Amino acid sequence: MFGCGYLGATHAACMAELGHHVLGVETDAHKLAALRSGQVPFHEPGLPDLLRRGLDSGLLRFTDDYCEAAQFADLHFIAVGTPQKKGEYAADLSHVHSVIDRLAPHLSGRHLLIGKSTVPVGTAADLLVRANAQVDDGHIDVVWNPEFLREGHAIDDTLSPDRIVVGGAAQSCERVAEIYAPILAAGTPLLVTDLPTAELVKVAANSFLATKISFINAISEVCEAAGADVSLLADAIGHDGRIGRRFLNAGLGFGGGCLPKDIRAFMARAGELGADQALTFLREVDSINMRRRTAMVELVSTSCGGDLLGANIAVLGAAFKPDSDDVRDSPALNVAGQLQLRGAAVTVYDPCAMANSRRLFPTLSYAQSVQEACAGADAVLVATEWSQFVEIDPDDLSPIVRRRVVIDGRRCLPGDRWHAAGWVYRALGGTPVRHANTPKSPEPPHFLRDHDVRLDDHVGVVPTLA
Ligand SMILES: NC(=O)c1ccc[n+]([C@@H]2O[C@H](COP(=O)([O-])OP(=O)(O)OC[C@H]3O[C@@H](n4cnc5c(N)ncnc54)[C@H](O)[C@@H]3O)[C@@H](O)[C@H]2O)c1
Ligand SMILES: O=c1ccn([C@@H]2O[C@H](COP(=O)(O)OP(=O)(O)O[C@H]3O[C@H](CO)[C@@H](O)[C@H](O)[C@H]3O)[C@@H](O)[C@H]2O)c(=O)[nH]1
Repeated sequence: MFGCGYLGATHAACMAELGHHVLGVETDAHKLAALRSGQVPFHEPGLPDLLRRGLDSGLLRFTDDYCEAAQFADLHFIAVGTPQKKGEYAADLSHVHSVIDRLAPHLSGRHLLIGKSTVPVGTAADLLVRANAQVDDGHIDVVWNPEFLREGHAIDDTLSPDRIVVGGAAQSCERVAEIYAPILAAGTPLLVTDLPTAELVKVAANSFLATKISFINAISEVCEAAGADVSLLADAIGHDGRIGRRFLNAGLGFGGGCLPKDIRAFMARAGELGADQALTFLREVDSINMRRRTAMVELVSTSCGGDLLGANIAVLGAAFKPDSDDVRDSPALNVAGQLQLRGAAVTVYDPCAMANSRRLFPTLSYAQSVQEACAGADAVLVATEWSQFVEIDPDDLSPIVRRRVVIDGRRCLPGDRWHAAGWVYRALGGTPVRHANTPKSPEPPHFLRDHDVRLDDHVGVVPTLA
């Protein structure tokens, strides 16, 4: 397994769980040392137990030695990163190329490279040529076996996936199917395709998911303008089996190490293939998504009377989603950074992502707890829907904040409850309906403008922005 990050370490441990002998190859010395000693160098529920089980059984080991890897196996998974190139939309394939260039010269006999990284269509065919050009004696085949796991659910998604896709020559695909035999025996569908189809399945799936999120966020903008509630709307359209409720949660939009860079790399590759017109809608998907972040900054600013200078803002959440410590392209940290640039004093708290956040945004202030982050706050922004934030009792925060204003960046809080506790509750996309018998809130903080709508201004559906 080449590359032992979020994908590779999970896949390595899961393959050992299936009974295979696995050697993880990782070039980052800190990650390698951690994995060797049974520590997972990132947060993924359930993975530490699986890793230790693999190490204890002797089925799983880790190295940085390519020579050892070449001798150890004839099946080689590629799980290294394919980040966005600096200043471009295209994917940076240098890590994938470095695996081939370091491995192929050590190989002899027949070997199979199994690509799991997300790559632009056409990459596998190029790698086939690149790898075989470096082998003296033997043949290397390449198949693509895209991965669909979600961080936070990585083990279940690997051991009980919705489907397994393998693209390439029939005989090589059969060898991959053998690896997954116990999973396939449990009823998981197997789809065997050609190489370009397998590569495209992955980016098409992520593009669809990103489109679904941006669709609901675009509708959310209209809901705000019309005084409607996007969460109720999503429930209502989601009942249609053709639409489905999943991935229709409006809010701060998508981030992370996959959806944003994958839709951009897809657009770049389509352009290279002369099919750029086909994906112009993804530009809009991207820009709707980025607009959520600026709209959130505006909502916080409005909630602080239109001027962030000198305001204390607590940002709860830094990871791009709950149950992960991943802060790559995190909407929460992006908004925190923008608020700080606008003159606010921003204090961030996240249950898991503090170390990664400090590395990426060293100039923000960080707290050790929700209470510490919220002390003296003029507004509390919930930017990642960790369950511990969803369950906050507003009465616990009321005595310590400067102003009782909560902004629900993920439409995940019980707005009625916050309102009943005397807080001004606001969210992008219309404020969720409250019951007619909800008690009236006290006077709003003096800096709220007259036209800002409060929960007790209406019974029923209420917009958040005038
Ligand atoms: N993270 C996910 O949930 C997920 C899910 C599906 C697909 N993917 C795709 O999988 C790939 C990996 O993503 P990730 O999130 O695990 O990235 P990551 O950055 O967490 O992990 C990549 C690892 O590869 C290591 N590496 C780089 N060059 C190497 C080399 N030459 N030899 C050995 N190790 C090397 C890095 O040190 C790093 O630990 C990407 O293409 C991504 O799009 C990720
Ligand atoms: O209704 C929703 C659902 C998600 N999100 C956001 O979208 C982002 C991505 O979420 P999710 O897809 O759950 O996380 P990832 O772990 O990045 O997984 C995606 O990216 C992986 C890497 O390619 C794929 O393997 C997965 O199938 C695909 O879901 C996060 O910021 C979420 O907060 C929303 O805003 N609204």
